[in-house]
Amino acid sequence: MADSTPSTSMKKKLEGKVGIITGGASGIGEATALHFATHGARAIVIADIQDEKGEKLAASIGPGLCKYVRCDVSKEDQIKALVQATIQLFGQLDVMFCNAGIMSKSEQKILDLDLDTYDELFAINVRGMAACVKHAARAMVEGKVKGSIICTASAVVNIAMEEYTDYTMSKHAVVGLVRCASRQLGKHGVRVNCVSPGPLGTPMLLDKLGIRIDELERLFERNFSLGGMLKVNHVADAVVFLASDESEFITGHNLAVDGGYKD
Ligand SMILES: NC(=O)c1ccc[n+]([C@@H]2O[C@H](COP(=O)([O-])OP(=O)(O)OC[C@H]3O[C@@H](n4cnc5c(N)ncnc54)[C@H](O)[C@@H]3O)[C@@H](O)[C@H]2O)c1
Repeated sequence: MADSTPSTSMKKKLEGKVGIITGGASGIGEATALHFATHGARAIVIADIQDEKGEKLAASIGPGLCKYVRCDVSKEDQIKALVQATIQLFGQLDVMFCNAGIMSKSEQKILDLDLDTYDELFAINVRGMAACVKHAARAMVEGKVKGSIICTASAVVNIAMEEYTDYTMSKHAVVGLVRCASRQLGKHGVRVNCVSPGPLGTPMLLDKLGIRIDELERLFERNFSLGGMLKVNHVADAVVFLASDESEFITGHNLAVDGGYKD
């Protein structure tokens, strides 16, 4: 008979775990940092380029629990240093949430695709993501940690967009990265998954569209099968699940967090 003893429900989901969150100063990353603290993480490292916001968030979570480290994910040496600093400070790395990303700077339709802008976006959304997975995975393999790596893709991996070609391509690349890395790292007990959120009211999208959050909610309310609006906490809940031992046999998965988003 199957063992139905609840294994993790009696303790906090991330008890004892050390996690890094890139793009952790704002939006999805900020909500996830707060969730990691609620769920008992031993240490949380917020990595971002927004120093003031990152420092303030780390202080609000608690200096003994959370630390802000400046890290531009388009620079591999900074990612390597971030992972090394985390291990020096906290002994190991259990969870890497590779979340930092940017939107297309202009419409980026194929007939007018600006390839310099494309390169800038790919340096963060694709190259940066790959470097984060690489250095987190190295630390986990070397430290013999059965870690969890989670990347942020997007609902755009399941739909074609009228614009933002480079952004859409970059998020497809994230899914490819997750699938390859999960296959290669499975033998080390390291899991790699991604979350694909639908549109939500973070600075990234609000600034891009130049609208307020209530306007964004009205714009998208018919797109969610469940009605209502996607919130950062919905995404953070999914990340906590993938970071925790509750998902111990899940890898290579792209978890849509989009309320059944439809065009
Ligand atoms: N907002 C949405 O509708 C939406 C939907 C699907 C996926 N996403 C993805 O979610 C992730 C988080 O975005 P968000 O919506 O929370 O936006 P956000 O702008 O609130 O947060 C993004 C964070 O990434 C940081 N960042 C940007 N460039 C960086 C770099 N080079 N190095 C380190 N940090 C950097 C920013 O400073 C910011 O704090 C992104 O990967 C984004 O593509 C967002």
